[in-house]
Amino acid sequence: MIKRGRSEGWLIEPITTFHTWAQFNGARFNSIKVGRLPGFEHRGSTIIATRDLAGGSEEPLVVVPKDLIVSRQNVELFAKSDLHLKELLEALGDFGRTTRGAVLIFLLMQATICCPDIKDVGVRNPLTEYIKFLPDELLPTFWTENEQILLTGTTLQPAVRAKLNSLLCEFESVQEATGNIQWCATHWWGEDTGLLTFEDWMRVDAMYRSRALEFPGVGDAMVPCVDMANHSSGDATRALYEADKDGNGLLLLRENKHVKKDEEVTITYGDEKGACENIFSYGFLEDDVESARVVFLGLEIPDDDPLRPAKIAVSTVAPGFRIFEKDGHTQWESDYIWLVVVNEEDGLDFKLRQTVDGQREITGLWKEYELDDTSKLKTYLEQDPLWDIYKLRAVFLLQNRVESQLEILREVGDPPRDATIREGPWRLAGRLRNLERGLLQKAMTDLETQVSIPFFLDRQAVATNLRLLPQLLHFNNDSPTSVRAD
Ligand SMILES: C[S@@+](CC[C@H](N)C(=O)[O-])C[C@H]1O[C@@H](n2cnc3c(N)ncnc32)[C@H](O)[C@@H]1O
Repeated sequence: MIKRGRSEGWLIEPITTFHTWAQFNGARFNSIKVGRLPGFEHRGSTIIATRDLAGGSEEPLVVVPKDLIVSRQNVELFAKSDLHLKELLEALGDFGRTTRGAVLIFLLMQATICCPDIKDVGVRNPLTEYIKFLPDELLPTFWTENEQILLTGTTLQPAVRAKLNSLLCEFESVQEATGNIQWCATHWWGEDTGLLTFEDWMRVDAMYRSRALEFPGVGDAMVPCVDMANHSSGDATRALYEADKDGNGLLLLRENKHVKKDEEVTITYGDEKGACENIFSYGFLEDDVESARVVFLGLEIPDDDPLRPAKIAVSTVAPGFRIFEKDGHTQWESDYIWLVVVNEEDGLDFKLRQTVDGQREITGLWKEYELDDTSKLKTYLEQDPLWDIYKLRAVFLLQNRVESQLEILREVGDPPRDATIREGPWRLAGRLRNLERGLLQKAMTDLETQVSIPFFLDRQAVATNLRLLPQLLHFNNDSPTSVRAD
């Protein structure tokens, strides 16, 4: 539906009319305009100064009335006067009460209202036009299969796959939940008359993902006008957003910043975000990015671990670890890895118990402590006399995992671009591979400094047979105290 609306012209407005829409709906612009910046058209529209601006002496550059903010609370307010929206939200149950569920459905509803083939559904509101100004972002969920193959060896590849799977699940649940609503059955899902496809769900997800920000007092929301600001990080960030005492959205020039006429007024989308997350959520990387900054790698519990199914069943944390840069070095963190490296002989145990509704539930135990939350395990292990051993096991596991990721990146190399691949995805994938390779190599060097293996142990044997490690080390009663895992 959205693609058709764009091509037939009923779901698209030129950005040149944005100011009129914003002003008509109560937004105020002070010495800025929204449009394309000559020479930087690939960044889409942006906020541009219409005169020299001096931080510290300017009124807010943008004021957005609070009722224009696309938040869960406002979607619920709109639903009070739009019975079709209300029945959608009710049909979605818990998902409709989340910000993401409410906003995505609201956006779909606005597209539905705009569709000339659909009559008497929904109630027009100021935001019905807003969706027409939102560009179709080329996020990696829209990359072709060949383009996604370029991500092999990067942490973006599993992230995109997982996202597509979860989008499909969401889409199917929305379809199931709304299938009995008569107008949905006809206009959304009908075999001949239905207009919605999975691609529409992907498109509203991309709008939300690339524009949502955490808005003070409201939580995640899309703030029209402020969401026209492009990103720049560090010292280059010119503006920030906040709420005034009434909850209206404000775009403010930073105190010490000056912006010349015709220059961009940028905000930050989060300087701490890594390269993978930037491409995932926004579809770009700043030109001067020199580090992947952070990577998340998945960890598998070995197939020969007899506790594998139980460990997987009780885990309450993400199955992997983060490597991140800090003060010129890499560090790592993981709540999951501790579940992987301890075993029955160490003190890990599992119990089956009956719940009040007669179901059987598995619980993990570390010695006498119940593991209802996997993140507690590290705290218990830290107090254990064998803590150094557990850290050593964890570091070996990390070294193996990082090395195998580097091996995949080496195998992938730098594939040439063929005619089926667009330049944007090709460039981004190449940059990401290089950045993540660099960070992982650095991590290998830093991990090496975190282990010191007693001379009588063969390194490979230690790495491949982690479960033997405590016995071997205690045989010599010489635990490797130089292990550092921070
Ligand atoms: C919140 S929107 C900003 C407004 C957007 N440019 C538009 O046309 O509506 C975020 C999107 O803007 C683009 N963008 C923002 N900052 C950028 C930058 N520094 N370089 C390239 N693209 C950028 C990306 O496509 C991103 O997904």
